[in-house]
Amino acid sequence: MAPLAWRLAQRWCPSSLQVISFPVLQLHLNRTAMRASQKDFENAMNQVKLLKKDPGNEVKLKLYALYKQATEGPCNMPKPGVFDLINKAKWGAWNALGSLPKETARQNYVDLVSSLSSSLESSSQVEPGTDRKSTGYETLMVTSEDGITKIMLNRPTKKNALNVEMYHEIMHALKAASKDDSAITVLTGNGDYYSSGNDLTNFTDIPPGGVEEKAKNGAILLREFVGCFIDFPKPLIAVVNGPAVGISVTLLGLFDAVYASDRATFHTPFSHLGQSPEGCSSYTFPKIMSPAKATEMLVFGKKLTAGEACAQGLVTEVFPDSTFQKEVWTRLKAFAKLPPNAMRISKEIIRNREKEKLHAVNAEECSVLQGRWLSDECMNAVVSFLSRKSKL
Ligand SMILES: CCCC/C=C/CC(=O)SCCNC(=O)CCNC(=O)[C@H](O)C(C)(C)COP(=O)(O)OP(=O)(O)OC[C@H]1O[C@@H](n2cnc3c(N)ncnc32)[C@H](O)[C@@H]1OP(=O)(O)O
Repeated sequence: MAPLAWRLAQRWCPSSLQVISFPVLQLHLNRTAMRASQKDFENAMNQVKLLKKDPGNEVKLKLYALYKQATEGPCNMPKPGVFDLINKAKWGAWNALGSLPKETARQNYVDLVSSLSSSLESSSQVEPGTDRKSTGYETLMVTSEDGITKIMLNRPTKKNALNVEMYHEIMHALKAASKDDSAITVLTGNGDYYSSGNDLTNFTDIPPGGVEEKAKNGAILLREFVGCFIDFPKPLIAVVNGPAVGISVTLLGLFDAVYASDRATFHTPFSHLGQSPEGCSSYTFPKIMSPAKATEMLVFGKKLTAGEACAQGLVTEVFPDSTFQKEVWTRLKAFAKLPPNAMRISKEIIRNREKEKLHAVNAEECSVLQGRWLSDECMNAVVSFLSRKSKL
């Protein structure tokens, strides 16, 4: 039994070990496990020196900590004094890795460097004023053309489920789009789904601090992620090409327009998953569609068709799937020709007085979810999905 699978089993379904298909869960976990060789590690160390942009102090601390853990094991330095700020930060980062095995630290170091190389290269490829295609992302396709930056979720074989890397890449792409010369930004999905929501395997990679630390990190990530949507300064449009689940639905309340194919459905099965609403939907949905209709979706998990979502104000307009892409993109190209500063300022005046409230709602939702992720209701639902026992 792999230690992670064992920990999951013990914590997630303490009283019903016999009903979980461990071989299936373990197979799933093993499939995602990778090992970096010493050579990969050395290559990554060389790559760090070649980075064209400073990745920032937080990332440098992570790199330092992973390097030390990979080469020396758990932190063996005495804690520096209060005024030794730099060494204290380094010590803190290393010490936080606890007893993380050397091989895992080596793998994490290699992964982090590889994600840095791609994301920093992609932003440095951006030439203002020229159309471009960013190939630096692992989980997205980002293009900028005709005044439109298109961020396409690109894990079609996983129904565009949002894994941790995708959360980070979307934040990166949104930050880049907020500064580029496009007039509007579009989020859409590749393949038959818009997105199946949070990737439930995000719950399997348990850090040394256990599930509590995992839940805390998840809440921090979610808060930052949703914050990027709240603060996005240009018109942000969702082109919902197919079914949308979970967080990909709740976020729609923060978009400026939502165009949907008539194949799309909108499903927020939070109670089924032992979870609670996020993406500011506990505030935006009752305002958009009335508290009772929001309750049907967010509490009872009622799945809406595109037509129903449009009637309730969550979707701006629905198009037949056969003409969806053509009609929507023609319309978006016309919008993108409007004066960008006027659009920005008009968005600001529509949205700004709500911003503070939205950030407060976001913080509260993340804190409630952090607790839900530790509940048996949630853990059982995730184990059940991973062991192929249930789907929505
Ligand atoms: C840190 C921030 C956290 C924010 C929290 C957000 C809350 C949410 O978003 S809650 C919503 C979570 N999503 C789900 O519960 C959906 C789970 N998926 C399904 O029920 C089904 O996959 C589906 C109904 C979406 C599609 O069913 P279908 O039969 O058409 O396709 P599958 O064979 O099931 O899927 C293909 C492939 O994709 C994998 N997959 C799909 N969705 C997810 C997901 N959300 N997480 C992880 N993996 C997903 C699925 O396992 C299949 O993978 P394999 O081909 O490897 O078996």
